[in-house]
Amino acid sequence: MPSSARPARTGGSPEPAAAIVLRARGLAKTYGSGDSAVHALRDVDLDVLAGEFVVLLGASGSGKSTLLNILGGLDKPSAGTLEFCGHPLTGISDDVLTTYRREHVGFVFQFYNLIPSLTVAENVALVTDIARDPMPVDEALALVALGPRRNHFPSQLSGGEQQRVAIARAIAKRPQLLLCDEPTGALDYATGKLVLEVIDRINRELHTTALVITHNAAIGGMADRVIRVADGRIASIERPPRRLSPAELAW
Ligand SMILES: Nc1ncnc2c1ncn2[C@@H]1O[C@H](COP(=O)(O)OP(=O)(O)OP(=O)(O)O)[C@@H](O)[C@H]1O
Repeated sequence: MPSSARPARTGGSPEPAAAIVLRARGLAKTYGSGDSAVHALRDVDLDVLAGEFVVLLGASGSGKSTLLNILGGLDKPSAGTLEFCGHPLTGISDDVLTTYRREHVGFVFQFYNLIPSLTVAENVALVTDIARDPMPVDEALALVALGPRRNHFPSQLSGGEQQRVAIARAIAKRPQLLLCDEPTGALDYATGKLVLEVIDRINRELHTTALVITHNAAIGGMADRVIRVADGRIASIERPPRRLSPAELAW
C-alpha cells in the first residue's frame, strides 16, 4: 500500500460524497476451535467515511474491541475482507499491515501507556521521530492544550492529562484514523468530557476519522453514526439528528 494512501473522493462535484476510508465485508473472528470456539465477530459489513465520527456501543464481550483491533491492523480477521482507501488489508503480509498501522492509524486506549521516565514532550517525540510527516511535538501538545506541561513527567499529571498526552502521541503522526477504545473509561465525568472535547476537536479540525468505543450510550450523541454491536454482529446503526458537542452531553 502506498504510504501516500489518502481517501479518494467519489461522486461528482460540487459536493462529492465522502470517500470510504474503511470497507469491511463479511468480517469474522473466531478464537479457538471446536467446542471451545469463541465467535467474537460474525459477518460484519461496514463502510466508514472520511472524516466521520463513529461511536461503537455494546455490552461487554460483544466484539467491539475485536472489531476496532482488526480495523486498525492490530489483529487479523478469520474470514472476510477489509480495505483501507481501496487498498486491501486482508491477504497481505505482516510487514504491509504493520506499515498501515504505523503510518495511518493512531490508537488511544483506556490506560495511557506512557513511558514514565520520559517527559510529556519526549513521549510524543517517540512517535514524531519515526513518522514520515509528523506535526511538531509542540503543535500536537497545543491541540490537547498541554503545551505548558511539556517538560513534566507522566506521574506529575492527572489521569485526564495523561490521556491527552496519549492522544497527542496518537495524532502527532497525522493519522487518517484515530481509534479509541474506552478513552474515558478510567476518568471521572468532568475529565472524561475534556478528553472527549479533544477527540471531537481533532475530528473536526484535522478531519481525522474517529472511531470511539464506549459503554456510555450518552457519548453516542456526539457521533455522526452510532453503531451497536451485539454478539459479534452489528445490531443497529443510528444517525443522531444533530451532532452534539461534548459539553452538551449529560449522563
Ligand atoms: N484472545 C482471545 N482469545 C479468546 N477469546 C477472546 C480473545 N479476545 C477476545 N475474546 C473473546 O471475544 C469476545 C469479544 O471480545 P471483545 O474484547 O471484542 O469484546 P468487547 O465488546 O470489546 O468487550 P469489553 O466491552 O468488555 O471490552 C469475548 O467473548 C471475548 O472473551
